[in-house]
Amino acid sequence: MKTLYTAAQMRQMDREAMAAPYGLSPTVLMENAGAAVIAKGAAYVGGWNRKRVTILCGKGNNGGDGLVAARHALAAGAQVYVYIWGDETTYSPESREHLQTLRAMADGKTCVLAETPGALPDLAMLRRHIESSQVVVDALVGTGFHGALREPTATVVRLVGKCIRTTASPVVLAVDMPSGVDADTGAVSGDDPETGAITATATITFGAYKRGLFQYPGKICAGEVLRDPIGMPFPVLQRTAGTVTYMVEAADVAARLSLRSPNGHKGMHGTVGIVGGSESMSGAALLAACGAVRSGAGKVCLRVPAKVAPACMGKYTEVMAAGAGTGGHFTEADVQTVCEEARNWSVLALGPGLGRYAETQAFVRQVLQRAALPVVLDADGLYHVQAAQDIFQQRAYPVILTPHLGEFSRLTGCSVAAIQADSVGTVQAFARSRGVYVLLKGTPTYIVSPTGQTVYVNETGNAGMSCGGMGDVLTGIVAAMWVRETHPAPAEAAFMAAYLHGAAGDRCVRTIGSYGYTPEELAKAVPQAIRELERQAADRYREMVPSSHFEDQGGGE
Ligand SMILES: NC(=O)C1=CN([C@@H]2O[C@H](COP(=O)(O)OP(=O)(O)OC[C@H]3O[C@@H](n4cnc5c(N)ncnc54)[C@H](OP(=O)(O)O)[C@@H]3O)[C@@H](O)[C@H]2O)[C@H](O)CC1
Ligand SMILES: [K+]
Repeated sequence: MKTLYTAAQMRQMDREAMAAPYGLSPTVLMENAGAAVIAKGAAYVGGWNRKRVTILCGKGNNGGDGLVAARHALAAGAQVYVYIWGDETTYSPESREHLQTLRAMADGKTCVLAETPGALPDLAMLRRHIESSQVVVDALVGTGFHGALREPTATVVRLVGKCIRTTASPVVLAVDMPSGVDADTGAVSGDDPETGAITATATITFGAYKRGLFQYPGKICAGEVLRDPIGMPFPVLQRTAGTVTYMVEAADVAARLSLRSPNGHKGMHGTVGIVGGSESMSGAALLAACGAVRSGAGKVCLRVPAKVAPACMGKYTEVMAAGAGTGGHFTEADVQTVCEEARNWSVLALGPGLGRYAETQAFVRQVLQRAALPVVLDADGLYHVQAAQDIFQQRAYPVILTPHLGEFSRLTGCSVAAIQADSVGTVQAFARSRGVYVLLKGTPTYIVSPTGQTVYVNETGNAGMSCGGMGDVLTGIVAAMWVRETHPAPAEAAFMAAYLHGAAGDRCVRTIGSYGYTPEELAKAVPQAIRELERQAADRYREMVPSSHFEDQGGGE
């Protein structure tokens, strides 16, 4: 997993690196940072020799990194135009030191240093320089950015954006963070990422990954993200104090998808009970059942209201579908039947297609109170508990809630915009206060446990998945992952499911098209996504074990 940090956590790491016993000097860290931009950026610019490079430097240490990068670009054969317009007395000592060195190198030809202390740079000249450059280095502002972009930086950011979109098409390398992107949330000032922040080809980030590089719209601005440890002591980079955010990667899911026991039986792979559906919506519950089957559940039982049952029977022959009660939607009268059946299930997925009938509210609440098994609560199931969230704390068995942004907004009473501005903080606070696991669907998806300390982020998936029914399939996958033979912890089951759901969607893009593939097709692609992960895990194993081992086993043919 990639560990993602906040700006405050990164600052703490900087302080630790500089303090005893390591005692690294800030000048050295800045030197390493600037050098890393040129070393890592070389692949994007096709080598620096004879390249014209515009370097925009802010007055903080991000700007200092830019000054160092200028010196390294010159050494690699580039011609540089360096812009800096802060008041030198406010620069850090290390930035001033690197500025002195660059001043001594400025010759007005290969090294043009445009210093306009306290005033906006000559925008006409800056525009000409950007338009004639093959590379722009953005060292305006990094992790120190907060609030909305202020002048004069805002004007320069807009100018860069305009030049890139209209005339020139230089490679843009962002130093640590694309300027204008909040390092903690990925937020960009204003609604338009194109004018509110630099949009980079690649971002070379220092020390550790920052969260905002992987959250929209910051993710778009960052382009490809490369990390350079810039010589920070390993124990400092390994620290995980406070909240830790992890980006889930293929290897993390592969490691938890252990091969099935060759002599296993269906009872070992869990029985998933799906309770959902109503006269107006039978498809959602069926899709959840399909998601569970395709994720390897040992048995899948589907319980729908009696009038919906004929439409569900035989749709998937492997699903044991049956009706409950007599009506077209669930009511209090069906609680007993469902709770008794649930005794034979390993997990209950409650909610898809239940409908928002007043009578169904009591059904959902009482099932949650009485059913003695883990529950995945989704869709209309979430709707019915909005005003009764103390139910979760009364339960002895864990609950995973799988809301999308709109549902989460209703559960928390926060606006969608407020959630997006601090997704991690909002999900953490909610999970802690309600004592639940939350899988907040979106781009990216967040998974948090009731302790709220560890946050998992999943970024598999694509825009083709934003259509009705995809969430229902995910509900089934979460339930099936949770009751696997290996019994993963709820948060692990949730992030495995989120990863596989997205990976299956990504497979559909490759085999069907960017969008227009159906939730059922996505569910059918889950076994292939699992297979792909198994293959990757096997390849890694082969790399680790000498080939002679496989020859001995007859595997070398
Ligand atoms: N990670 C590491 O180990 C190292 C990182 N380095 C680099 O240092 C920056 C962080 O440096 P810092 O000086 O703390 O902050 P920044 O340079 O990112 O930003 C501060 C300046 O930005 C101005 N600012 C802040 N918000 C805005 C805004 N909304 N609009 C315009 N300007 C803004 C701020 O101005 P003030 O007027 O508020 O003071 C500052 O001038 C990190 O990102 C790395 O690049 C080290 O070099 C090596 C070690
Ligand atoms: K920057």
